[in-house]
Amino acid sequence: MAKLELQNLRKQFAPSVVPVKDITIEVEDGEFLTLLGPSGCGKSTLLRLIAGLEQPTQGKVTIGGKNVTSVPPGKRNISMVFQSYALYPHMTVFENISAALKLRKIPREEIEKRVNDVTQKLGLEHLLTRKPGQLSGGQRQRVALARSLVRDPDIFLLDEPLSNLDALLREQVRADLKQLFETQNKPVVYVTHDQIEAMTLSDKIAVLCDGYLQQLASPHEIYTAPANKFVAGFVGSPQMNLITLDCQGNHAVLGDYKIFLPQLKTQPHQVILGIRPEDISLGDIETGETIAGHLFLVEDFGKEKLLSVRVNGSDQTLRVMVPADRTWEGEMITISLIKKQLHWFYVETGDRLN
Ligand SMILES: Nc1ncnc2c1ncn2[C@@H]1O[C@H](COP(=O)(O)OP(=O)(O)OP(=O)(O)O)[C@@H](O)[C@H]1O
Repeated sequence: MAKLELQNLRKQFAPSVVPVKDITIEVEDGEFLTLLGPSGCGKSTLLRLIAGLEQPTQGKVTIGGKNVTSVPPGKRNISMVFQSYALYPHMTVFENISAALKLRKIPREEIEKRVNDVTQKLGLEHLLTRKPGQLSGGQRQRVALARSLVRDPDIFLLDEPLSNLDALLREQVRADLKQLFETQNKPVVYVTHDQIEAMTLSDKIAVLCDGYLQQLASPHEIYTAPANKFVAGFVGSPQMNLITLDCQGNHAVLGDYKIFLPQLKTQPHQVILGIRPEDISLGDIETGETIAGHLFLVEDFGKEKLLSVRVNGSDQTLRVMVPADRTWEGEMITISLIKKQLHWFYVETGDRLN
């Protein structure tokens, strides 16, 4: 049992540099948590606090119920995989993978068994006598993963392990990672700014911005019910349409059209409407808010087309994703916003309205 608990963690480097602000998160055994956010939002600092490479200014780190906040990194039984692989260049693959076990004076037979098991899982068994300089980027990252897995730590920490790989390799190693960690019954904390990695690998995602935890939820919930405007705009590609509208009574006004607002005790003067491009259809549909507009740009993605439409009576643009074989006539088109996929946010705070 090695449940990881972060309680009100804060890290301040200087009066105006506070990359981790009051973060509370729990990661259960076997749970895969991803820290997702833009560059500089504090992901790596939070990971380093868990590893013990940084000391928190405030708050507590607990592993398996034990407070480890002031325990040095070497005594936490944590394994960390870095984006830079951090392999020893003069050692063979076998020596790199087994180095930590040798230090722990584990018998040679046991070391060989563990290295064989893990290298088979990762398809590295034919590379054991090579040195890191004789490996490709993807193979080096697999060696770094093997070194982490073979140690049997209480917790796995991974800091952007795929970011040095090209797009194709990223996909392959991502699938390997998913399979590997599905069979591990340990907490995993994974840092990335790549939302596809976060969505495909995680049980839970913690979205961070400017040191604050914006939302902690399953990938599905983050996508379908973003807690605020930041999460709505950060997760999803192409990005969710987010437009600021004036309110009139229980409606929001979009050009020549009025869209029903959710019922609230006090109506705001303005709101932000969010809708994903794939949640807008071409033409009239019964379950949609139908509006007309001027189609002024078509971007071809191969499988789909992304249309940019200026709404009649306004200068607001909505982007609409349609299947590549969908056709239309002329530049004046009708689109429908699927009612149950509308998201509403407060202008002042960015928080979700309902
Ligand atoms: N040792 C340090 N001393 C002072 N400031 C630091 C230190 N480490 C990190 N920072 C600052 O803290 C902020 C967050 O950095 P961090 O590396 O945690 O972000 P990140 O989300 O991991 O970014 P990236 O995706 O670019 O790696 C940055 O502004 C960074 O400059």
